[in-house]
Amino acid sequence: ICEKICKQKKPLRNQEGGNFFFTALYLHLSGPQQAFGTVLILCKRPQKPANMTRKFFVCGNWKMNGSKKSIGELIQLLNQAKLDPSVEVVCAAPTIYLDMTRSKLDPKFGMAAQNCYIFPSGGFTGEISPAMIKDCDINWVILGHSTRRHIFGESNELIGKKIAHAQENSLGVIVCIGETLDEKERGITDEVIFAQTKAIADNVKDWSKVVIAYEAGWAIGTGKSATPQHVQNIHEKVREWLKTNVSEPVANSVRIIYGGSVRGDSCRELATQKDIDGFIVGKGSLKPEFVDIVNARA
Ligand SMILES: O=C(CO)COP(=O)(O)O
Repeated sequence: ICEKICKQKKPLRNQEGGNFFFTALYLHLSGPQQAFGTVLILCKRPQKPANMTRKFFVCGNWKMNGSKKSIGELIQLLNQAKLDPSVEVVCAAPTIYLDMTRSKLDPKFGMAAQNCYIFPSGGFTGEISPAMIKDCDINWVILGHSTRRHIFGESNELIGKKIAHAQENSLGVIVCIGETLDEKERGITDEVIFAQTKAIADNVKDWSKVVIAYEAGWAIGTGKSATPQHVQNIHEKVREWLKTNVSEPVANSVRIIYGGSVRGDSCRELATQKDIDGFIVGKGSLKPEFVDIVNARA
């Protein structure tokens, strides 16, 4: 009826907040008996699916790669790239280049260190502390990467301590979990990732500053990503674990990203899975295809 009788109709006011909102229509009835009026309409706010409320997160993990020259070129490429503005992009440079990268990279990019230790300072040759990372205006740290677990022998316990100390210093943590090929073949993937997730949960104080990165250890650096179905299945299990053992709001809001040979051509299908909230990218983050990976959902 409104459609028929409104000569002029425009929303006057939207009352924001909650699951409902009011909108008002100003009516002007034409004809011999002219009339004006306002109709208030109660509307249900459309709810976004949970995965749409989690900001897509892409971390470029440069690992132990690059030189002043090549990193300078990569920074130039990133600063000039057309990137989906709704994506949070974080670059993890090697420690020695963190400060230089931070000073040249556009501030719209976040940055991460690739590791840190469990004390603010002291006689720990070769280590860096969260306080030092913050001092260089860097707000994230990657912890528990499969390299750290399997080459440098870091345990769930040590990674838990690192998470706790990083959080005491208000650093955001990108914490990696994932099974090796051997663990996959022994059929213990779930057991491994749940134990790793428990070590994270036992040490996190602020879940808003946590991103969980599932890395299929057997896909890292191989050029062959895990299938979208495999990754979705694992991410769903981790989210379910969080729901049971932490809380439903945390399970719904924490971002779970995938790593393991993510490439420009494999990222789109992965990005459509409902529990894949972004990527952690090794080799692909050093090349122009990183731009395609950031824009996977665009
Ligand atoms: O380990 C990774 C990211 O942290 C993945 O590395 P690749 O993308 O090179 O497989």
